[in-house]
Amino acid sequence: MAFLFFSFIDMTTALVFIAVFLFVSHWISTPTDQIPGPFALPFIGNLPMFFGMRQRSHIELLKLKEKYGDVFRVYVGPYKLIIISGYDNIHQAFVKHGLNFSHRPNWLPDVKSRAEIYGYGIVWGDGDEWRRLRRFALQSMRDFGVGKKSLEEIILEEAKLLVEEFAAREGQPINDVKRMMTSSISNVIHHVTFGFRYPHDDETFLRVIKLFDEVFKGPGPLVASLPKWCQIGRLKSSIKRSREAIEFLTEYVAEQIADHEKTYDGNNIRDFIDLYIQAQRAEAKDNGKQTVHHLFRVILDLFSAGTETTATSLDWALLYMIEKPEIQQKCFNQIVKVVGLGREVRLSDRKALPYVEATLLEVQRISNIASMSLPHMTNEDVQIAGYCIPKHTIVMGFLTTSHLDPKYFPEPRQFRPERFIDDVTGTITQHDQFIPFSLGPRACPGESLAKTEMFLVFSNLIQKFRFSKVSVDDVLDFSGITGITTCASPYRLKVESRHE
Ligand code: HEM
Repeated sequence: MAFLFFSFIDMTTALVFIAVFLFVSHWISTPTDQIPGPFALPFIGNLPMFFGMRQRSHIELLKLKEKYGDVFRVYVGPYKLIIISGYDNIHQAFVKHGLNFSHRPNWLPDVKSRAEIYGYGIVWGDGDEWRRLRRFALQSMRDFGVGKKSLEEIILEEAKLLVEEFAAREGQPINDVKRMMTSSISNVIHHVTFGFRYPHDDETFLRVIKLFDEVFKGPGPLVASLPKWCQIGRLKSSIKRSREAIEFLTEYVAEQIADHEKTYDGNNIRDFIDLYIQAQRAEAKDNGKQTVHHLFRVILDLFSAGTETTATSLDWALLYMIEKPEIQQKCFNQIVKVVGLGREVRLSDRKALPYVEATLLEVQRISNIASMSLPHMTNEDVQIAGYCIPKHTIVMGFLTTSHLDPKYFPEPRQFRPERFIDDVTGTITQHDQFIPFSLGPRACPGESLAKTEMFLVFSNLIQKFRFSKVSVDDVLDFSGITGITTCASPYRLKVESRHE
């Protein structure tokens, strides 16, 4: 019968029939939860819209928020995603209903397939295991010092080498600030986790950095989990590149762990891996349980979440400094007044350098490197801003919307460090609505490390150099490029030493 039917109609009619059938079936099957959002096609959802956004989705999604309001939905292929905007709503979801929203959609095929081998780690973990790993990582980061050097010393050593690298390139246009920042920040994580650092021109190191960059510029797990038939063209090749990068990095981490297993000495804890081995052996002794595979994931989490984010923020910071030489000069003047030129800037100087700190806070507020939180998942139905968010829905907090809200940050597109300084006391003012590290139980555990790195690297560079555009005619682009983080578009600068 079906054969007979199709033999009587031409191709166009058949296609129109199929399209109408798919549309109606999708319309019927779409739950009427009233959450507004752009029209979505059956099966592929809003993918054509996302493909059209290219690397500007951090800007285009703001337009959707303007159109549909503080709670809207999009379909990433078959996956429904609810985006929550505005400080009050994000706070209500991630803090007030924090336990309900603190799950991750770790059933996504891309996450699940890798987790079967390496575990879910911190970023994708849930429940007790996630809590345990997160606590362990936080405690270890707090304790550094674990090995021979304090965290401050490790970062200062990197800042010093970065200063030398900039000094060696004085007078030449520099167009790889991001690469330089990534090398330094990656070395801090190397030092903390593996107990050693690399010279910036080491081949393995350069490859590792390039591959992390690949992972960050690549599609996130939601997109990488799309069904095979959606993964076409450039998306297919970028998913493939990202997977190959993760495979190489996993092997790289595995080698470091194997080396540590061989040389482990319980009386001489050198770094994060040693701490972990110690904890694991104690655990195995207590209950005979082995959790070796989690170590891969946790270290990958720290590298991937902890390198690109901080390096990207520092890259944005120098971009703003060459656009705003008067602000750079004010930072320099405060450093000269408080620290002088005779010694490096240290963590203990931070309180006395509020303008420098406010400048970094303003860089974070305006650049929004994490424009969204990572994907969360609800565990129960919950009301947010008058909408029912159903159980097991993927939700993301649109953090940028808090930072660009003129109610909290007047003239939000203006770069103005003073908004973080109290008029009367001259000290840093805390704004609840400043949420670059997100909120609630899933908020970034690396906040303190990231802030320490940004402060020490930035202030020591500003103390030593004047940064400026290579040519006064250089037009700088502040719109950003979307990846997992929002990166600054490539730019060039020159440095002049402040010291004779
Ligand atoms: C400027 C730098 C950084 C920014 C802006 C940043 C921002 C964020 C954001 C927005 C999240 C998602 C939170 C959510 O889903 O609600 C996150 C998660 C995370 N970050 Fe960061 N981060 C930075 C640096 C770091 C560093 C240095 C580390 C560690 C070395 C780190 C480790 C993590 C981890 C492990 C998670 C997952 C937490 C969990 O799922 O429980 N981050 N970060």
